[in-house]
Amino acid sequence: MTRHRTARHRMRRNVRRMRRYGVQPIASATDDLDLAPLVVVSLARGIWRYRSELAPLTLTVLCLLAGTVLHRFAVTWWPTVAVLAGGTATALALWGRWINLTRPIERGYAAAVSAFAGTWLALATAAGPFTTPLPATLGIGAVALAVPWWAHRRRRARVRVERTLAAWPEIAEAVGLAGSRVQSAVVDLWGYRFRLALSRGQTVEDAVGRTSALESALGSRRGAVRVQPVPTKHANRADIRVIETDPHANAITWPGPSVTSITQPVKLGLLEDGSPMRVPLLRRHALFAGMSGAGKSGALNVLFGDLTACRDVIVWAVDLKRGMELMPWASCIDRLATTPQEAEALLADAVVILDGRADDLTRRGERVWEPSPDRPALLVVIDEYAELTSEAPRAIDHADSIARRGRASAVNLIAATQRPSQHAMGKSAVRSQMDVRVCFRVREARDGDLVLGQGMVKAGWHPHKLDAPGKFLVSSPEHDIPRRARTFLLDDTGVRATAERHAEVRPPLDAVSTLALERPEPPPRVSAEDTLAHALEQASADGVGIGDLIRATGMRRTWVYQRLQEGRAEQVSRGRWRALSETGDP
Ligand SMILES: Nc1ncnc2c1ncn2[C@@H]1O[C@H](COP(=O)(O)OP(=O)(O)OP(=O)(O)O)[C@@H](O)[C@H]1O
Repeated sequence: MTRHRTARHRMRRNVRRMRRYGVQPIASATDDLDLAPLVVVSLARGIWRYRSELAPLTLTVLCLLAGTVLHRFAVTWWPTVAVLAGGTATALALWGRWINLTRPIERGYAAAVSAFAGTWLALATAAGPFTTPLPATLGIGAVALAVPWWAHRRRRARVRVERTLAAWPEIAEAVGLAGSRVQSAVVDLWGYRFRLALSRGQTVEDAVGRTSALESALGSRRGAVRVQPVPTKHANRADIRVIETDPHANAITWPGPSVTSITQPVKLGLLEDGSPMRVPLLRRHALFAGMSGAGKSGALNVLFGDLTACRDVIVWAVDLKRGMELMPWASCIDRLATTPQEAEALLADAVVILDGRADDLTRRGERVWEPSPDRPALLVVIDEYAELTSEAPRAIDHADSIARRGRASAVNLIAATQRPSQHAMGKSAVRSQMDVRVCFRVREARDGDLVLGQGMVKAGWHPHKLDAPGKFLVSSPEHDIPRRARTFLLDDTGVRATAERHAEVRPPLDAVSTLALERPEPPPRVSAEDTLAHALEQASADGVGIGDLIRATGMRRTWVYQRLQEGRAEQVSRGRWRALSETGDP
């Protein structure tokens, strides 16, 4: 009686399961005769679930069946079967990459299986599959070839991922992304990634906000899941990446210079999929920021390793830690400032070069300075920018000029700082002019916005979660998706050897820049504000034209209009202005 009740209970449970999976029981669930379809369904489900593990058995059975049919109905076809088998094996070995057999060993295995199966089939077609020793050969061959299949790491990973993602509807519901669907999944060396089609009204930001929940639901370790918008900018798609083996777990040794010209993007390190993180620096200002010990100096070393290999860039540097960080590169640095006074003079000279180059471009009728060994770009690297702000505040004005006007003349800034707050960067526009933001670990989430720009943390840029020195995110026109990378590591010995090697290929300063520096001392610098005020005061009763004011100050139209509207000038007629008298009367 009890046994009967237990069987019934089990059967009801199975029926409930079947309903959950959408399988309708054929007859009354309480009828013991219905156990047969249940068994069939369970068996089918088991076979389907373990189809990958059972693949060698399936192939063996198929060979036996095919051998039987061919021997019975097409015994003369055995040469054709043999030729087809040889062709397939060769094609797999040569072009297996096209069907995702990326490694040579995988292509070799696929070719071996197809050669063995094909040869056996040809023999079975000719002699019959059960003729000795064909059955034994098939059995032994199948077992021998099945072992590498069962042991293959990527296959097992793929199966595990498939099984995990088969439960996506439940996972989605549990993490608050109900209705989303998995579109595709790829297993790679470091883990797997899949593309999610979000349900109506869900956003990538919603998915980013569910990162921790996803880590728990997918059974991954903490910090292993990345949620990113897709590069095609579809608002209802998100890429989820699960990192199982951290490619950044160990330091990555610098492989040597990645560029020979500043016109090529510099390779700072590797992304989490092992591909290089390249950052173009030509005509770009860059900010390297992160807390102490996050790896900024390490990144600057990699940068120096690359830049000093280029014959079309001159590097000037400011290191107010008395040269502690950058001194090892001194032989490759055209000019190194280690005191506030030197820093101010260096940046003032960079502005002189910028102006000299701008004049030269105007004379030549060209728009931008194209770097070459004869006309190199000038990169001014400033380590610990905050020190400059506090110790050489006047240098900040020069840095500001370079940041605003340096692009066309290929005079650019690279600033490293721990926290680019308004205080650390001075009152200048330098931070807003930084086109490339390289962000290492920061202390708090809001520091991420400070480095990368407002709203970036909410959009999934989480530099506060970077968990080792040298890990970074890059925001630049080419990098608008938060992808973690780790810089290469160049140790002290490497720095010394590289600096020594590259010192021999450094270009001299070009003639235009040298001439600009040699020109007699320019008259004391008059600020644009003073020039504007002077021009307005000297204006006749008809006022002075806006074009003349732009030319005189060297500033942009918007800047001039802003100053004019500050109340110290009045408009005489359309586009013509003059100064207000002290009383405010014309
Ligand atoms: N890519 C990297 N891989 C492995 N270790 C690294 C990497 N970058 C830096 N480190 C380690 O982290 C330590 C601190 O790095 P680094 O001096 O570059 O930090 P920092 O941001 O410049 O700090 P600070 O602002 O205090 O100067 C280094 O001693 C180095 O051993």
